[in-house]
Amino acid sequence: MNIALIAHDKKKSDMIEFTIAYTHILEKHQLYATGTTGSKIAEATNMDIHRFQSGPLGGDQQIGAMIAQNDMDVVIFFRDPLTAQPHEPDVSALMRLCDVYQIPLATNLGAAEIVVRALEHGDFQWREIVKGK
Ligand SMILES: O=C(CO)COP(=O)(O)O
Repeated sequence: MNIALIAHDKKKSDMIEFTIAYTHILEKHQLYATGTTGSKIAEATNMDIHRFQSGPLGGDQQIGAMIAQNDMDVVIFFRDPLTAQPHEPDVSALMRLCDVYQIPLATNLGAAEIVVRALEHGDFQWREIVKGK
C-alpha cells in the first residue's frame, strides 16, 4: 500500500510516537510524507520514506496529485484543529480529494490506530481491486 503521513507542527510529536509504535507495520509499505514530517519520521524510525515539499510549499498538493491519479491508498494526516494554517486551502483540498476518491483518511491518533491495525490485517486489499492490479 502507498501511505501518506502528514502532521502539522503541533501534531508532529503525535506522529513520531505513532510511527515509532507501528514501525513494524508501516515499514512493509511505501511511505510518503510532506517535507518536515518526513524528515522527522525518518530520523526517529530509520524507515525509508519519500519526502515531498513541505506542506506550506506545496507538499499537500503533491500528495493530492497522487490521490487524483489513484496512486495513494491511505492518508494519515494529523492536522492541528486549533491553529490557523497559511496553506489552509491546500489542507482542505487534500481532504476533499480523499473524499472524492474514497481514500481512507485518519486525521487524529484515534482513527490512525484503527487504520494501522486494519493495514496489519490486510483489510485494504479492496484498494488493489479498485486500482485494477
Ligand atoms: O503543513 C503540513 C501539512 O499541511 C505539513 O508539512 P510539513 O511536514 O512540511 O511540516
